[in-house]
This record gives sequence, C-alpha cells and structure tokens, in this order.
Amino acid sequence: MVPTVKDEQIAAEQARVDEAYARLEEMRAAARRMLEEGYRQAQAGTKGSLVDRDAMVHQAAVRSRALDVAEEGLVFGRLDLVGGETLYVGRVGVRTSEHDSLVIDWRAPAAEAFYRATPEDPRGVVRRRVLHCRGRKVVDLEDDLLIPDARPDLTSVGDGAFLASLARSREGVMRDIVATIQREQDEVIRAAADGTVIVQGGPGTGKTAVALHRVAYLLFRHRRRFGSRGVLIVGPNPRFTAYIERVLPSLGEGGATLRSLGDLVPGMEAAAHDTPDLARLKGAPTMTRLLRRAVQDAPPGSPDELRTVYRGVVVALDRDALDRVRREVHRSAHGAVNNAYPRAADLLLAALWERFLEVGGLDDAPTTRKAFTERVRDERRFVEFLRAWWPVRRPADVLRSLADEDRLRRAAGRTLTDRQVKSLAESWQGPWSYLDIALLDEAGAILGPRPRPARSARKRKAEDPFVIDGVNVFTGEQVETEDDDEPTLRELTTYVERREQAMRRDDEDDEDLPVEYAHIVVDEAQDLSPMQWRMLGRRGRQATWTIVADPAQSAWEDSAAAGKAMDTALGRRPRHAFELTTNYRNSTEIAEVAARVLARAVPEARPARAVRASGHHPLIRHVPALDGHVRAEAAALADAVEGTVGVILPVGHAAPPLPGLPDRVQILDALEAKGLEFDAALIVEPGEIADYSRMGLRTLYVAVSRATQRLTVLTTAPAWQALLSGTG
Ligand SMILES: Nc1ncnc2c1ncn2[C@@H]1O[C@H](COP(=O)(O)OP(=O)(O)OP(=O)(O)O)[C@@H](O)[C@H]1O
Repeated sequence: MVPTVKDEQIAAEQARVDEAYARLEEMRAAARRMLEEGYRQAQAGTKGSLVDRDAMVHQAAVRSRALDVAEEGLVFGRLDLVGGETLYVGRVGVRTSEHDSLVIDWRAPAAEAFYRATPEDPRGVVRRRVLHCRGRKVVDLEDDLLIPDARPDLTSVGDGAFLASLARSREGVMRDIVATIQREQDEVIRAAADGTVIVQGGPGTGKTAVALHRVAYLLFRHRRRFGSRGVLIVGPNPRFTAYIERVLPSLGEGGATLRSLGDLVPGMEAAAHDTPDLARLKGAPTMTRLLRRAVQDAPPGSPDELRTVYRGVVVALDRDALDRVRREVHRSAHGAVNNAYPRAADLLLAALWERFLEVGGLDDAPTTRKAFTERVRDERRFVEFLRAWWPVRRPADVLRSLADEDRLRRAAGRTLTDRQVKSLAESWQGPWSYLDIALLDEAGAILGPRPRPARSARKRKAEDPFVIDGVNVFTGEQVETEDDDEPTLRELTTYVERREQAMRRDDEDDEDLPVEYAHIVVDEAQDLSPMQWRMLGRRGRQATWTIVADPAQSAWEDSAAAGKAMDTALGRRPRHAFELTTNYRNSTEIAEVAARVLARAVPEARPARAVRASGHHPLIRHVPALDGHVRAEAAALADAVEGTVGVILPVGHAAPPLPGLPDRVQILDALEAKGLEFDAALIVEPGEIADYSRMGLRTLYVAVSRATQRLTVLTTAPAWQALLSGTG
C-alpha cells in the first residue's frame, strides 16, 4: 500500500516522539542515580552534608515521580509558528543534554498558545497539531490551520479526532484532558493566582476537569506557595472523590488533599443523608447560635451543687449560683471552652469565697481570701467537682447531647417548632449525616482545642526534623533525646521522611484544630449549606479559592443564605468569574432531553451547547409497573455500550435486583449521581425524583445529564413520558 500523506506525517512525528522518550529515559536514569546517591550518603552518615543531601533526595524524588507519569502521552501537541519555529507540548518539559527544549510542559507560558490560538486570534500559530499516541506510538494526527497561507510548506491532516476523543467510552474514573483543553477552559485554568475564581456552567462543560487542571497549573507555577499540603479539593461525597482521584496524579501532581464533605473532619465520617426537611434545618446559619447555647448549657451529668467545709463552716453553691458562674466563664471562653477550666476554677473559688463571707465565715475565725483559695483549690472534692462540672468535651458529645429533646429545646430557644425538635433529636441518636459533619466542625470551633500536657522543650528539640542522632544539623548543637525516641529518629534517613514524620506528629497533636490550606477548590458548590461554607471557611482563612458551581443543579434551596455564608468564607479577595458554555459530555440527543427538564426547573436558564451527535435517540418508556423492566433496560444498555452504565433511582427507592449484569453497571440514587458520568444512564421514575424535594426538578436535571452516549428513562406516569419526549 502506498503511504498516505498522513502516514508520512505520522512517521515523521514518531521520530520526534522517539527522541523525546529516549531523552526521558536518560532523565529518569539521572533522577534515579541522584536518589541512590542521596541514600548512599545517608548510609555513610556524614553530618555536614545532610542538608544538601536531603534537598537532593527531595528534588530527585519529586522529579522521578513526575517523569514516571509522563510515560503515557508524553508529547501530545505541536505548534508551527509564523517565523518557522516549531514547539512540542507535553506532560512534562524535556530538554536535550545541551539544554535545548524538546518538549515544553503544557503549563509553561509558551504552551498557552496551544490552547488559546484561534483563526481570529492566531497568536503567531500557523498550524496546531494534536498527536494521538497509544503508549509510545503515534497513531493519529489532527491539524488546525489557523493562518492558512502563511507557510505553504505545512500540510494539514486530520478528521475530527477531537470529537472522537469525547465519544470514547468511560472506565469509571475521570481522566485528564491536557491534550484537548479548550480556549474558554484554558482561561480558567491559567487565571491569576491572586484571588478567587468562580466557574459556572451547565452539566458536562468541564467544570470539574478544569478545576483539577487549574490545581496542576497552580502547583507548577507557584510550587512554593501551594506545594506541600497547600491545596484542598472538596467534592460532595466519597464516590465523587474516588471518581476524580486519578486526574491529578496522572498530571504528575500528588500533593493536593482530596476530601468529600462527609470526611473532611478527621475522625468523623458521614454515613447518612438527611431528609430535605432535616437538611434545611441542619444547614441553616441559625445552627451556629443553637450550638453555642448547647455548649453553654451544663453538660450532661454535671453536678448541681458544690459544697465544701472551711474552718468548720459549710459553704455551698446551688444550681442557680453555679449557672451564674458558668455563664460568666463562657462570656470570655468562646473558641477556647475546653481550655477555660482554670478560669472556671478561679470563678468558682471567687463565688465560694463570697458565699463564705455571706454565711458569716469571717466572724468565726479570721482568715484571708488567699488562704481560703489555696486550701479549697487543692481539695480532692473540689478537683473532682471541677472535672465533672467543666469536663473536656468533644464535638460529638455536644451533638449527641442534643438527642435529648429538653436540651435541644433549651438550645434552640424559639427557633424550632415542637415537630422540628422531635425529628432533629431523633436524627442525632443515629449515625452522622453529611450536614452533621459541618455541625460537628462548628462545635469543635466553639470548644477549641483540648488541653494537653505541654511537651518538654527537650522533647520538642528532639522532634525537630533537623535533629538527627541527637545533633541539630544546622546549629551543630547536641540535643539529648529520650531513649524511646531514638529508634524512630535513626530510621528516618532523609529530610523529607523526617518532615513527614514531624507533620504526622503535628497532626495528632492538633487534631482539634482544622488544617489550613493555601488554596481550596470547592466542586458542586451550589449544594453547600451555610454551615458547610463555615466549615470550609475555617480551613481557608488565608486561602485563594476556585469555586465550581451550576445553580441549575442545586439541591440547596436557600441560595441567599448560602451566598452570604460563601461571601464570608471567601473574604474580600478579588473575584474572577468565568462561564463555560460547551457541553462535552452529552450527545446532542441526550442534551435535548436535559434541556426539557431545565426549562421546567429553571425557566430562565440557557442550556450549554452540546457538540456531538451520536445518532442514538434516548428511549423514554412508559410502563404500567416497573417489574422486570429495570433489569431488562439496564441489560440492553450494557449491551449497547462498552463502558459504564448508571442505574439512577429516586432517593430512598429500594434497589431492584439486577442479577447477571456486569460490574460496570452501577446502581445509585439521584443525589449520589452528582458530578459523575456514565456511557449510558437508565433513569427510573423521573416523577419521583422530581417530587423528592423543592429542588427535585434540579436533581432530575442532574440525573438526565449524566450519560455520554445512551439514555433510557422508565416511568409509570404517562405525563412524564410526554414531558421528557417533548410531546407533552
Ligand atoms: N476539553 C475537553 N476535552 C476532552 N474532554 C473534555 C473536555 N472538557 C471536558 N471534557 C470531558 O467532559 C466530561 C464532563 O466534564 P466534567 O465532569 O468536568 O463536567 P462538569 O461541568 O463538572 O459537569 P457536572 O456539572 O455534571 O458535574 C468529562 O468526561 C470530561 O473529561
């Protein structure tokens, strides 16, 4: 067969790609040698060079990791410029041994034109070429001529591979999009790092993908500021975080912290969803006051009389007197309740002294306040009273205490009806819900850190990561270490390892205080309650933010309260708003059905523009009863697509048995489907999804916009069939 122009072009690109891989191998070998050398020096244990060596090992480790991920799709783009220059764009920067550039990192300034150039604004780019590789082999090319006549020597090949890449089947985890980032998306990814970026857009416009690529960009361009635990990414639930967890590592960035709203607070995990009524209550900003009052109430089991005998005189404080003291301690204890026991002791002693004077103690035997205080303070009876009356409390103790209706009523004042008190109290007897996590965090902020014995200065010094074998490698100072510390210190050979160890120790120490981040990404932000915004705000007091939201998919109805809480969390930094307008997920046929739901849910909203027709029309079926239809339709979809199938049920709907279907068929409810994507989706009973809450229509909009290729809807209500198929 005679080679086509495209074959020739592919062969030419292959030569260049081979060269890049060969060089990548050399760079990897060098990084490996550096790591080995660092470890060798560690074994030799020459103290003077420890810091150099540590820096070397750290750099080599980071480099090595970045080079490893570049194995897949190392080079994916080429730019031919007006002046005759050629640039290759890839996952990492690759230079020749003479330091000439072979491939530039996609995040480098010079790569921007790859994503931004258009025929209207070509930025000196004559031809943009996307290289499709399988492993190390170039299999296809796709060209865009931006200035058609500028370079007659350049040929142009390709036939819409970009759209083809959108139609490929999904394996259940999100992938990176470095090779095909679009201009409007690139503007978000490379937006200034100084302030807050707010990205809006319909389902499938790449909001999540863009936010993750922005993190990779920020880490690349501002590593000192955002590196080492500086970035937090928050998604709605663990299913979602599992879905996106591979994207950043595949971009060579493993350093960001990924959490869901259900597991953001260490030691707590959400295991339940609240009903819409409960969610409305638990998410509202009034919960802040309620929790403050709950903390200020006497803890369960707290004694209501303090009695002591001094010089034969009985001195006692009754319930009212004790409550007055408690209120007084709380007046200054906000945010440090758990550490306010010394103040509680002082005020109790002062109240006892006054009582002593009142009951005529002075007439009996002259005494001074100082002597009185010193005696009573050290009495076992007093110490035990204090421990029970002002105990150290954990956030969970506070919330569990509100499972008692009387306590809850006292804390709520007039803000809750009797029915609301009953249902809240009942819910706090059970497992924690997603919204409870934010309440636990709020309670934690009111309680403040728990008191802990101060570590000795000697021990602190020994835990310094720069202390090794009892010597501070910076100052040369000898530091005595305690025996039991030595083995761990000896085992740690690099700065990185010792730093990590020290950080773990800090984490354990400060588990009552939220970790703060330099940048926070909030995905599906339209669903956050005010209390959840407060929880995030505590983690980003100095942070810049990337907020990703689609109001039309919101499950949180009080958007005004949420907006206010968001404003407080984000602070006064400058904001940059972006809108993404192209739907890369849904086929045009599926997007049409989604648009019908959107027209109902949010009549004023405009749907994003879908770009890919599949030729497959959604199947909207009315059946008299669901019976075996769910299994049959799920099986048909599994036959029709290679990848994932989502069976999306109304919340609380019993999961039908789906015997004999492959693992790639997953069952989930409409709220869990948020942010996810499937090759095919089967929506069961759209009417029930829509009726679930006041925001039910928006949840249905989420459900019908999950599929890339095929959509089937099963309903027992003829009206819903008519509505979704556009005949009603
Ligand atoms: N430029 C692109 N090139 C290739 N694929 C893309 C591009 N942009 C987005 N996609 C793909 O489109 C799909 C939808 O992206 P993503 O999940 O980020 O959208 P979203 O706006 O967050 O959607 P939702 O609002 O439903 O959560 C993903 O599979 C993503 O990889």
